[in-house]
Amino acid sequence: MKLELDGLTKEFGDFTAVNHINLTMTNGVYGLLGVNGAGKTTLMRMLCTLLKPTSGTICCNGKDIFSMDSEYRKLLGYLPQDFGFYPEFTVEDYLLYIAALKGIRPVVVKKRVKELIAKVGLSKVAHKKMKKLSGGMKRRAGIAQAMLNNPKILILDEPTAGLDPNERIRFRNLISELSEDRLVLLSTHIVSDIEYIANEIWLMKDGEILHKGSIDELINSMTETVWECLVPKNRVSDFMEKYKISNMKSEINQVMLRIISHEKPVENAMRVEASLEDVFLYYFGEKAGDENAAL
Ligand SMILES: Nc1ncnc2c1ncn2[C@@H]1O[C@H](COP(=O)(O)OP(=O)(O)OP(=O)(O)O)[C@@H](O)[C@H]1O
Repeated sequence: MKLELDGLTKEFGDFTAVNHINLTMTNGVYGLLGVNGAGKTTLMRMLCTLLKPTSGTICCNGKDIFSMDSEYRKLLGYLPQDFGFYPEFTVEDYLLYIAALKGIRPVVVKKRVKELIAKVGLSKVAHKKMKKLSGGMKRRAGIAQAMLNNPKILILDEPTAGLDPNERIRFRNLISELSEDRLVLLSTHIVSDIEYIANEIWLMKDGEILHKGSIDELINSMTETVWECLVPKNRVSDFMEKYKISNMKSEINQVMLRIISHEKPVENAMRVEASLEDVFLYYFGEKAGDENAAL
């Protein structure tokens, strides 16, 4: 399976939400990482043929996906950010209903639904109403509906939104399992969701892919260094004004700061290995002293 994006652009009026993206994907897990409003959903909706690009093309194994039409959609599974889950339906009925909407052959549907319910770990609640499920369980039901047609391309838009840490781990394991022999693209703004499962990570900002690569490649793309240092509590705000702080840990009377900076921020600072969290902050973070800084 090969998806190629060539000059892909989406404009809404005079605003460019996705700006001339060129990318190639084959089987494996791709993590699309970016802050809110980066253009992730717009990009994914184009990949699902729900939105027409203003310019540029998306080809699947060499064919334009918009001219492939239903032939392409047969290959595709999609979990939108806000998926409708029919609260009064049981998990099983919900999946049977979506399978009918997708036109999956009735003779294979029951078996497929049962297999998928087991795969996403919902067998015990198969006959519970969707509204009674936890957030994580609903997401897993959402993934099951995206998998009904055994898609070769699986697109998941912020699938971990609102999940607790246990559910996130469970979810990561599920995605790894599902990614065998298919192309999975998932978007998130939470680094740990993709840190261990994505073969390639794309950093998206203002409609553009700033950088792409493995974790090591992204770490190597940083031109600044990560430092750790203990500073007195009353000096923390000075450091926040001056540097990008990727972590803070309070100790008695002092605070351990993790700082991203070209220069050694203070005499006692120790150079440490960068993580993907640091990369995220390096590309997307602001200093408290920057205009409009979120910190
Ligand atoms: N239909 C639309 N009309 C006008 N602007 C839009 C439309 N859809 C999206 N946008 C704008 O395009 C930009 C990118 O939105 P998009 O939803 O793709 O971002 P995102 O990275 O998915 O963000 P989030 O994580 O918040 O969903 C935003 O500024 C948004 O307001």
